[in-house]
Amino acid sequence: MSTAIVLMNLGTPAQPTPSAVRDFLRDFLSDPRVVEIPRPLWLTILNGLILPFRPKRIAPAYAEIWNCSADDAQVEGSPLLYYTRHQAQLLQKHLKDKGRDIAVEYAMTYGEPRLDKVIEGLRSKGYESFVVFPLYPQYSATTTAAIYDQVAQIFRKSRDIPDISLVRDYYHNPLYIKSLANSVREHWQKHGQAEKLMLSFHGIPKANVDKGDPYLRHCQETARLLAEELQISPERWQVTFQSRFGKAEWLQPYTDKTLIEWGKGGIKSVDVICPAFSADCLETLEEISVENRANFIEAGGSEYHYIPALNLRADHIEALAAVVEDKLPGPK
Ligand SMILES: C=CC1=C(C)c2cc3[nH]c(cc4nc(cc5[nH]c(cc1n2)c(C)c5CCC(=O)O)C(CCC(=O)O)=C4C)c(C)c3C=C
Ligand SMILES: [Fe+2]
Ligand SMILES: [Fe+2]
Repeated sequence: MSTAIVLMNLGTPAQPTPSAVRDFLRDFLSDPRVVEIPRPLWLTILNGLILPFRPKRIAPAYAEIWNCSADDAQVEGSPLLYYTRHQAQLLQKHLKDKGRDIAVEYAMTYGEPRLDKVIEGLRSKGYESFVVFPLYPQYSATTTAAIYDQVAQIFRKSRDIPDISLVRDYYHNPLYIKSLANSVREHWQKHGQAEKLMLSFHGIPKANVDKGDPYLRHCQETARLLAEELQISPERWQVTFQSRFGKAEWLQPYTDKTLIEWGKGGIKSVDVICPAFSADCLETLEEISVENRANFIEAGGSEYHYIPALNLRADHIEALAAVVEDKLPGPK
């Protein structure tokens, strides 16, 4: 039975325009896994307060990062889409070099390419065994479980469902941690070590964690493993949470507030890494690299470095191969 891997990431607008951003946000923010406010109330807020305004505000930020990278990649279009497509190509090549002839495709939870179409295309080519691989090292119901829901939905009406496995998380995989550590060390070799290393993770509402989402624990454990690998003491690094959305409390400490406090408190130099993002995207290239740099400098800081996501690093691709290996048929 031939096996195919489908790498998954969040998704991105088709174009950096208000109407394409609106289509993307409608799809994304209508998913009950993403926003847990009771449906009728949330759909009123989404359609009345968010979709008429947010796309116009966010589209220029997308335009700014379109074709951009924080590493040497010649990005075309959305960085998230570009990196995910190339991660799939590189993983397929890596597996082939190891003697495993396995198709690797990619899909997005929201927007294009959609998972159902990708699986349909693979089935029409004769693939009957699938590994769906969400590129989120830390599990959250808001991201990984949303992908599990889509897989279940796709086969809801099938009598003869194919062989499917899913990767749940990989924050503890030693090669993933090593790849993060290598990227930090390479950065330090080029630029020197800043006073502080900030590990900024995408946030989620605090209430989700209180109700049992293990995301916070996964982030804390990622940070502990990375600090251990880098052999840095606790006062040198700090976990923070970015990308807050809406009025409710999200996981704290917040990235933006912490940088302002640090700048005002006399910290002059900061390195920022975002371990929850397997690819650079709006949230790293704009929010971290542009907006938060300005926050820190305005508050009195002088050196701010964003360490790029793992993107297409060879040790990242090797880590992804090690994670998926357990799910593949044949001798391990
Ligand atoms: C509304 C609530 C949101 C939750 C919960 C959330 C969780 C979450 N998201 C990512 C990864 C990404 N998010 C990205 C963009 C993005 N995220 C939200 C909202 C929530 N995310 C919004 C509204 C947006 C769009 C931009 C905006 O309007 O501010 C992206 C980047 C997409 C891109 O095109 O570049 C990623 C990646 C994780 C990992 C996560 C929970 C752990
Ligand atoms: Fe997000
Ligand atoms: Fe953001």
